[in-house]
Amino acid sequence: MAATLLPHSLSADLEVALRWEGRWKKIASHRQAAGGSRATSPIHHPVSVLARRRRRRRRRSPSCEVAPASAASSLTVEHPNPYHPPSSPAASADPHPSHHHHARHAIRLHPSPPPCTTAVIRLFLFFLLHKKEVETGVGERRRVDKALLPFGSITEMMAVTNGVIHASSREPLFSFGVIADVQYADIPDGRSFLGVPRYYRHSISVLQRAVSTWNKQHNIKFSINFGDIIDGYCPKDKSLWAVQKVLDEFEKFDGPTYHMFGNHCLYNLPRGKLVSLLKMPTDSDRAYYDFSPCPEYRFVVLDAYDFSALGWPRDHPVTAEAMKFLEEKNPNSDKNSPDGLVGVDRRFVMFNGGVGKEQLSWLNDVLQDASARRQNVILCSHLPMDPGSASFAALMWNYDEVMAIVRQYKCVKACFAGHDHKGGHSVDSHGVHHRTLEAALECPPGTSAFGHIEVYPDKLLLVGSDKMADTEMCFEP
Ligand SMILES: Nc1ccn([C@@H]2O[C@H](COP(=O)(O)OP(=O)(O)OC[C@H](O)CO)[C@@H](O)[C@H]2O)c(=O)n1
Repeated sequence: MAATLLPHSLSADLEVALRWEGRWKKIASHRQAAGGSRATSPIHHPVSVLARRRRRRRRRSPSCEVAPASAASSLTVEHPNPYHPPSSPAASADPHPSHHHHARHAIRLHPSPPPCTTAVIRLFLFFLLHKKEVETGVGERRRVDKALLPFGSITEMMAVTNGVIHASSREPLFSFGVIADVQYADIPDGRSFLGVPRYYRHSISVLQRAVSTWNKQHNIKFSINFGDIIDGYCPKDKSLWAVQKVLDEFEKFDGPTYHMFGNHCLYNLPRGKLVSLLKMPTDSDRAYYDFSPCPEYRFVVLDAYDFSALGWPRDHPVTAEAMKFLEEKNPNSDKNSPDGLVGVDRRFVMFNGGVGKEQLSWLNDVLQDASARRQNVILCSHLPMDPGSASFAALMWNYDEVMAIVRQYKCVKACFAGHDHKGGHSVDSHGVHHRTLEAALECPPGTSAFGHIEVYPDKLLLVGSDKMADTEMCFEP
């Protein structure tokens, strides 16, 4: 066809494009033969179905709703850590604290595009090949080059062929799975201190549903587990077994999972042991790290218990310093009790913690670097960092210090957390979103709380399962 009239390099490009169309068809028919669904292929997936699904999702999605903060009730208990008495051995040092994380990669649905290199070539292809009108997935229709459709939806195609067009792309750059507070234990159902039912055995079924849903979606690049992998009521001699059981479920996910510490992890196991068990991608025994799944985004995972009275050996200087800090801030003999503390001061309880000085300085360096690279940053922490997004009693001790650093830059777009099981969402005075994720532990049998977040250049879209609310988080790119 027209390709014969083109200069050699252009016809070669055209040939590659056409060959890719054939190749995709082959992949699709192999999939079909293997019992896979032909509908998942970008060739055969009716774009309008995607559009309908997206419209439905959008209708369910509350647009940037701000949840009011609610204060926790004042309650006391006999001992700061009732799960394990003070006589239980303190955290022991781990001789092999950390290992590099070997990330497995998500199964990619679409083959990589051919090496079309110049805009001129694409322009030729655009005019030479047949045009077809398609929906972009957000209600608009465009006439597009039929030969390039095999590379994915129109917006994906635009994204791979022109970096600039990314800015207006309506397909996510990538998506990732989220789940918080699994708090698994092989014990009968119980209740929280405030009387909310907790389903210790069922929580692992929530995780199983999360993993199989993410795998079926084919486009979830990685997942983030927001801490409290097992519950403090898990018998101490079963802690390792329980953590491994939960990790085995995460292993079934077709991608890497990034973990962080929660208070319940630290009730059961020493920090060093956890860093290696959770395969945190650090080369020391630090439990904070960052990673960048694409050039436009950077994720920062904080250790919210770096400065805390939990997880460090009893004779460790941090334990002494944290106890002194609590002594000054909380007059109750039971340091887990926020009784008598007012407003955000209710956060000064033993089941919370803070980010230490070294970590603060590391955070500053990462944000500086991210700003220089013009990356959007997503902060992840077990503890919430905005009073509008959680109960005051669930906040990080020094969330104000962390946010003071964040506000020196414009790169942080959202902070995600767990810990406050009912969940919440707020947008702070600097336009940063704070989303506290609903807990898997508090899902009655048959219900779920997990989700995935679609990442765009100018927004994040949390698509949640039943108890996890959909949330659209828009920001200045
Ligand atoms: N008002 C309270 C709340 C809790 N405690 C005791 O503190 C320990 C940890 O509480 P727990 O509810 O198990 O912690 P989670 O991480 O699951 O949940 C987060 C918080 O509830 C934040 O909202 C436990 O021993 C409780 O009994 C307390 O004494 N007073």
